[in-house]
Amino acid sequence: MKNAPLFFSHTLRQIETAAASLSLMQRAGKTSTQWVLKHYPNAQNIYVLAGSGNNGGDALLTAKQLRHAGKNVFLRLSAPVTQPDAQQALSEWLACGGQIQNHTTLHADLAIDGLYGIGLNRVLSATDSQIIQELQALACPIIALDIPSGLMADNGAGNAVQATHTLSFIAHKPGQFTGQGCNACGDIHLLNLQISQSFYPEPDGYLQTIAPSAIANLLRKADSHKGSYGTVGIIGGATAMVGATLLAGRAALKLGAGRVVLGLLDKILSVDPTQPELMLHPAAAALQHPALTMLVIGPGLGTSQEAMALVQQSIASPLPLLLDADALNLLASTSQLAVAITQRSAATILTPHPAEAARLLQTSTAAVQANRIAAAKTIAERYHATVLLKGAGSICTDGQSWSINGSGNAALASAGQGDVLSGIIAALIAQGLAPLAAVRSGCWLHGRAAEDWCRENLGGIGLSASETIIYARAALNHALATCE
Ligand SMILES: NC(=O)C1=CN([C@@H]2O[C@H](COP(=O)(O)OP(=O)(O)OC[C@H]3O[C@@H](n4cnc5c(N)ncnc54)[C@H](OP(=O)(O)O)[C@@H]3O)[C@@H](O)[C@H]2O)[C@@H](O)CC1
Ligand SMILES: [K+]
Repeated sequence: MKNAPLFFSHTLRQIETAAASLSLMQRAGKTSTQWVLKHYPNAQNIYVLAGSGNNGGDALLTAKQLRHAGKNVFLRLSAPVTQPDAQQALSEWLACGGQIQNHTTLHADLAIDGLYGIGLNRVLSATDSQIIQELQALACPIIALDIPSGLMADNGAGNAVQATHTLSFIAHKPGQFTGQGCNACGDIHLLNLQISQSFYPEPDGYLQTIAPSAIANLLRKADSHKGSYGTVGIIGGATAMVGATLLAGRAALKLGAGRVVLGLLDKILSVDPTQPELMLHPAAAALQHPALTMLVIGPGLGTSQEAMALVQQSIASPLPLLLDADALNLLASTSQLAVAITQRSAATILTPHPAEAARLLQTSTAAVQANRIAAAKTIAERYHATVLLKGAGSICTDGQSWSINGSGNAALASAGQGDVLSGIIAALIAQGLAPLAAVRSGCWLHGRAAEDWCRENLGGIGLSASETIIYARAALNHALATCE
């Protein structure tokens, strides 16, 4: 399993310039046509939507080649062509007898979206949105050239075409794998246009899988014992939210932590009957447990004064600390905590969902979602932490390097999944992974668990957080088997 490199649009422009643009557009048209003919051989009536720029040029050359292949091609040009390469493509289309229409075809077997590519730099006009709505109403498969039109290549924001397939030219873009990109792209296929690897600089980031090298030191030595795998403390469990802490604890236990201590604000439970391995204590006592090597605070914590005191003490602790859920909300509410967290000597891990991230940044959820990579990096820098920004296409960053998690699906949109994820990451850190490796690997395992469950259950409805733990454990052991 290899991480896929991701490139921002300014880096892609450098690659394109280095490798002669018109011939690249010719290759984009040719390879797209070949892909369409191979995968949709029976599509006879094809609607092609072309915009004013080079994405439109790709569409015009694809239209030309499909016409040569005997297809009935209906080409709509949304606006006068502006770019020289695209103007050349338009001349070729007209020279081969192609016509231009200014409306959407009513019936098509297949549609090709070449309205905007990586040049999209602002919100779509009402006219473009209407053109996209008409495209979407065709009720036929849609093939997006390079990126679905309306989707921002660098950050996955925008109201985009919902494509069936995306033919991604030269390299993948971050926006295809996070935010709206997860909905818009359909199946993504890389067409590298035969560009030599020597033209590619260092990737800006990666689409993350699990790296055997990152988890290899989780393999157990014969003479190890439970003390070799750390003791995770998890603080939370306010009234009516004890389940969140239990879920995090069970996840930490099943993903390999040597021991797990739960600190509960509510004293309703003294043992977890279905997971008696967990050691339950009052919250303040658990925080003082001498064996702890890793601390989590937040699952089911609430925002009481007592909870606030526990967050303060946790931040002052010399242990690696993961803050989730209400611990993040308390952190966001108090500037003294924000200062204290930057002065910690041990690692800090923050795992916000977009609304929690917005509170940490004193901004709106929409602003976070408009640029998820930048938001995650800013939180990491501001709080001196390793950050996991949750949501479709989770972002993992230490403020310098970033990656987008490459596993998971909407089955994870269910109660308690964040608690489970905290427990998984804590277990990996307790067993010796560095924070960023633990966040990346934990997030991937959590997503992989959902994929495996969906495959077995033929769908994505009804995955409980408790079941996810079992599948994540299997995914970890399976990944470790490839290291041996
Ligand atoms: N270069 C190469 O070597 C190769 C490029 N290739 C292809 O080119 C694509 C990039 O092409 P591109 O740069 O021409 O931009 P594209 O996405 O077609 O947009 C056109 C222009 O629209 C404008 N605009 C932006 N947002 C807007 C909005 N909301 N509403 C209205 N207008 C808006 C903006 O111009 P502006 O108005 O800002 O001056 C923008 O420049 C790339 O995705 C790939 O498909 C391949 O052929 C391989 C070789
Ligand atoms: K497009």
